[in-house]
Amino acid sequence: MLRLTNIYKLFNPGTVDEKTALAGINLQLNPGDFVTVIGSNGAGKSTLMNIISGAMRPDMGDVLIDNQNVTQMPEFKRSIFIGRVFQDPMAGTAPRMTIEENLAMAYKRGQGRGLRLGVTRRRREMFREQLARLGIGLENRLRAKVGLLSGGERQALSLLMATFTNPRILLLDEHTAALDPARADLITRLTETIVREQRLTTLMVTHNMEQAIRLGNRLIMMDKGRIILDIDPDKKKSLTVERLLGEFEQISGHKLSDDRIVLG
Ligand SMILES: Nc1ncnc2c1ncn2[C@@H]1O[C@H](COP(=O)(O)OP(=O)(O)OP(=O)(O)O)[C@@H](O)[C@H]1O
Repeated sequence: MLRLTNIYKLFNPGTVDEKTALAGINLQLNPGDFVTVIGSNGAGKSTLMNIISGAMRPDMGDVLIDNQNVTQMPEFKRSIFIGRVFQDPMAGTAPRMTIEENLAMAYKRGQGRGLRLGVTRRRREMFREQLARLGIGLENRLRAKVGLLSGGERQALSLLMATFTNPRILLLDEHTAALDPARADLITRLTETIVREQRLTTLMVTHNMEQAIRLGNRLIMMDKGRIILDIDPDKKKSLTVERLLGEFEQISGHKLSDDRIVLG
């Protein structure tokens, strides 16, 4: 499904600010894998997501999706089969456009070229059905401007837009971190449901240790540009936050230094 081989990324090479963000990442996701990612500040988590989405190119190594080498493919082309939700609720949607226009845009992306942006009656009904799945009443507000929605509502819409064309890979980049606990909870539940129902292959960066353990079937830990531990489904089931932090310390030789850490 997704395969990363020997990925390296260096920022500002040859200057005093030189920084190795990724130092030889190898990772394989199998169809339906839901992998949570934790790590210290600056471990390379966002850079990894950027390289998978095509927002950045690696200096070395390859990104393969369904055995196709997409390393040099630009982001807009990859967006046909990669869905992504960012931390910032403002990032995934166009505020001046209505809910249905935003959905039409996301729908068009999934269908490739040639489709008009217009919203036909049939498509409107489909959008209404999809919005109803979120369970927060957005199906009755199709013509509301997205800029008027709350952060939680926008993030729910972003999640729907990223997933309703069934992407091959779903990237969740701390997508609940900017929300208050109740809204973060809602988005987490929606994520679980959508990923399960559509069997989406998912990679989720989180600072919430309890969430990292509870969600998904695999957990990877990153430190200094490397994956230092990949916890399989069997081991993950019996994991606790204490054990997780203990393992991190033992392997990396230092405590998990994450200024946004939430223990659960
Ligand atoms: N555009 C950039 N230019 C220069 N350095 C960068 C850039 N992006 C990231 N870095 C550096 O690369 C390293 C990895 O950064 P990255 O944002 O991927 O880490 P992260 O694990 O997502 O961190 P955090 O948990 O703090 O968000 C860090 O040292 C960071 O300062």
